[in-house]
Amino acid sequence: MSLKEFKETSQVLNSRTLHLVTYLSTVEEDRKRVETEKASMVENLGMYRGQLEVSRQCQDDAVKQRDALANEVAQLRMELQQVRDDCDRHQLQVQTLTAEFTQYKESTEKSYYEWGDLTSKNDELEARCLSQSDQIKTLKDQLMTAEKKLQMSDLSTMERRTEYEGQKKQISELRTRLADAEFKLIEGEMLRKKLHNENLELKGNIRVFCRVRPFLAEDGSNTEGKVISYPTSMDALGRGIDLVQSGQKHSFKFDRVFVPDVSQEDVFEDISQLVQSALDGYKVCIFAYGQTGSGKTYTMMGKPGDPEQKGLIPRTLEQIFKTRQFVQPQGWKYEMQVSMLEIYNETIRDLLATNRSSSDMLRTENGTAGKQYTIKHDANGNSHVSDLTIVDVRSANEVSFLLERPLIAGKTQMNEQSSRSHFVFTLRIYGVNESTEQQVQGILNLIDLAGSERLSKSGSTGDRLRETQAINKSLSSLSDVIFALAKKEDHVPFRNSKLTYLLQPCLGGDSKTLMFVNIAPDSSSAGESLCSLRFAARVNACEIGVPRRQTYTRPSDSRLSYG
Ligand SMILES: Nc1ncnc2c1ncn2[C@@H]1O[C@H](COP(=O)(O)OP(=O)(O)OP(=O)(O)O)[C@@H](O)[C@H]1O
Repeated sequence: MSLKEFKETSQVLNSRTLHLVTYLSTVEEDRKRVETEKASMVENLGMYRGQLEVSRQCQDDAVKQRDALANEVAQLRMELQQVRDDCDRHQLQVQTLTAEFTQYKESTEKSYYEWGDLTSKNDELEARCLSQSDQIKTLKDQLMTAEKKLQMSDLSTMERRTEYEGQKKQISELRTRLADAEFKLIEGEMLRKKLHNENLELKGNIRVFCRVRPFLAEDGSNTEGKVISYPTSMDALGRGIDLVQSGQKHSFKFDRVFVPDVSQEDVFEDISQLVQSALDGYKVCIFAYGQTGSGKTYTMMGKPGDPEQKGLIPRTLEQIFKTRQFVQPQGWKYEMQVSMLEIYNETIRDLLATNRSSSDMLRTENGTAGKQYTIKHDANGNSHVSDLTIVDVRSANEVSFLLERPLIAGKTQMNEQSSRSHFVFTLRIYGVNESTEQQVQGILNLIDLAGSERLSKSGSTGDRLRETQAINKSLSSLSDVIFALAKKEDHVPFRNSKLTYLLQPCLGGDSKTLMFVNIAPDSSSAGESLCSLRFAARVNACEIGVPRRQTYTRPSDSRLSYG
């Protein structure tokens, strides 16, 4: 190292030493100041510690005070809640009491008014009581008087009672005698009917029932009383009819006269015995005679669709099938067959034929094709029509169905011509008793004849005239037959018309025959009614023979056939 450098370095070191000495003195001053500050701070720390201790004590006191206050607050809250609860309860009590008070107030007001009312009523009652006491007094006096009178009248009642008992005894005796007499009368009536029937059977005449239909709207304003009346004398009651025509009264008597309001059921009741006879093996024939619109169809068929107004044909069938079931336990078995025909312009039409048409009738009339429908009589005196459809029937319903068939088949034509044709319904009954081997063969003919009006009344021309002439021919043949029978002539002209030839077994001999003569009540029909009644009277007087029952004992393997 050079001196220069040495010097420069020594100068730097000297300045640094100087600087260090200065710095050391500064540090010494700082240390002294810090020492002083530290002493002061130690002094302050002691003071602060004292203060901290005091404030700690204060804080403890404050905590204690706070806890005490918190307890106090909790206590107060509880008390407050209790007070609130009490307050609510009191409020409720107050509300209840207020409501009760209002109620009491209202009822008190009401009671007050009622009380007022009751007071006035009480006053009234007291007044009434007073007046009634007076009345009671008066009544007591009257009662006394009445009791005295009663004692007197008791005596006379005793006398009357004895008298009454005597009369009661007499009445009871009379009642017994009356009942006896009534019983005898009924017995007598039954005997009379029986004898009458026997008498008729012995006489063998056709029975005639007359039925007068009610007035209809289309009869106009004529009244029944003007032309028809019914005698009320004992012997003609229910059997007589008087008709006034041109100022002259004509009286008739038949087996029965049905006035207009007699029901279908009551009419049937009178013929049900006759129907029964067919099951016993008799030939039964019921026919309705009368002018057009007099009620023949109504009597025989009734009004379709109205059970109360069912006519004789449906009722008869119902009864026959009912009886058939009833006698089954006694060993009777029946087979039945139905046929239905119509005689129109002296031509027979088969009403049960299937595929029946108007052309069928024409072909038959010409005899070129179709069926012949020839009437024949067998050895038993039964009528048979060749080619006629015969249907086996097992119930009234099956027959009802068959009865409806012609109506459905040829509605227009049939209805137009029905009043100008004779309708013949035939039920053949074959019965056999399995236990007694007895057989019966009955026939039931139910006939609705064509309208019986005369040519002058019908006013017909053309086809209608031919129809009327044909009807007249068959009906006049019927009357010719009847009159020949009545006069017991050797020759009875049954063959003069198809109708009489078909009915020959019924008219000529051993059948039970009933004729209904139907009468229209209006005065414009009086002429026709008189003709019908006259004809019916002659029929009634006509003797045709004694009805004969057709019974046989069954040969070992036979079954009756109807030809
Ligand atoms: N007893 C009765 N009760 C109530 N109505 C009746 C009675 N008799 C007949 N009539 C009514 O009188 C009308 C004529 O009767 P219905 O057709 O039976 O006469 P009809 O003699 O058969 O005539 P047609 O010869 O034209 O066949 C019908 O409307 C029928 O309902």
